[in-house]
Amino acid sequence: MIYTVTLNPALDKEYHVAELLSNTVLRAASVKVDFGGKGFNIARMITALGSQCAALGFIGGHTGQVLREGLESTGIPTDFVRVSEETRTNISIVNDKDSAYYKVNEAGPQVSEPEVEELLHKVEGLVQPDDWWVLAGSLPRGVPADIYARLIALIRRGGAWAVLDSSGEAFRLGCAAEPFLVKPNLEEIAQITDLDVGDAAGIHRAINSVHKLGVKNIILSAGGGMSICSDGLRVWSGQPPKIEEKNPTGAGDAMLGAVVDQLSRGTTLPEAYRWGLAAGSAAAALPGTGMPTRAQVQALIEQVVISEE
Ligand SMILES: Nc1ncnc2c1ncn2[C@@H]1O[C@H](COP(=O)(O)OP(=O)(O)OP(=O)(O)O)[C@@H](O)[C@H]1O
Ligand SMILES: O=P(O)(O)OC[C@@]1(O)O[C@H](CO)[C@@H](O)[C@@H]1O
Repeated sequence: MIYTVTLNPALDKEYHVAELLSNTVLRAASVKVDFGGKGFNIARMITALGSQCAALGFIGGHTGQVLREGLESTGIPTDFVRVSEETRTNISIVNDKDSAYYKVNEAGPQVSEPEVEELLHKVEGLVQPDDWWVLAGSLPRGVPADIYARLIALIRRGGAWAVLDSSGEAFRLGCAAEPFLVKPNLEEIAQITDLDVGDAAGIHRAINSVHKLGVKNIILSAGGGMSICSDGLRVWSGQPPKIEEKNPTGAGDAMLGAVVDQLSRGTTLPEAYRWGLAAGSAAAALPGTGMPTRAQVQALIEQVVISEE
């Protein structure tokens, strides 16, 4: 079984406007709504690939209810901690004139200490040996920065596999709790290592530094650019397929979802990485925070170029 934990979910709204002008009322030509937040996207990707995946996390208010119903209607079982404040809504605006996109993320609700304890208790009660747990996204207000580290400790103690994708201090502390796999992008790895990742040498230094924090496997994504996968002994670089980008929001989640789906089926890391690159690119070619179908991912697999360094 695969579980995802999304502490700060979001109803993602994408507006298309003919031209992004200031000091005027913009009329949206179209609106797309997705059940987002990194872990929810990962759950949607894993489910689309045919594996069983349950979604956990904090949800609140009407927006939380919309997310719950949306996920459940796509066949994803949920087991949430309900919080008293409203779940956030995040906005993408796509300027049709030049296809540039602008993304605004809310901070999210204030979460109380008992709500945090309820989540930890829930996870502790569910962990079974050899299950996969994917923890992803930012923290809402009130959640301590060591939450991922504490969750990873619980998951590892229960004999399950912990996978992490976050940012800032929560990500750095989580890495030190020795997860099996992390998937930073360039900005996130620079943040957690305090290193300049402007060239290949800097990127390799940053990857080594994340291994030294305690992480076993690292997949570094870089949008349409060359990505790196390292298990600490072997390093692969991967060129994603060329696609016509629509909205790359969630591409990293599609990538991580596909990697975890493959690993949970017993696939090797480089083969899982290949699926991840194809899934990320398939997602970047979709509008909004769209997750591709299995067929859309498979259509790109052959175009992924992976080489061992
Ligand atoms: N423009 C693009 N062209 C081809 N592939 C892309 C493009 N953008 C993203 N991808 C694919 O998606 C993967 C993840 O992308 P990216 O590095 O943007 O993730 P991310 O920053 O974690 O995204 P998010 O946080 O929105 O989920 C890349 O490794 C690549 O396979
Ligand atoms: O604010 P966070 O938690 O870092 O990111 C949230 C978010 O931008 O990430 C997903 C794409 O990866 C979106 O569904 C969502 O809006």
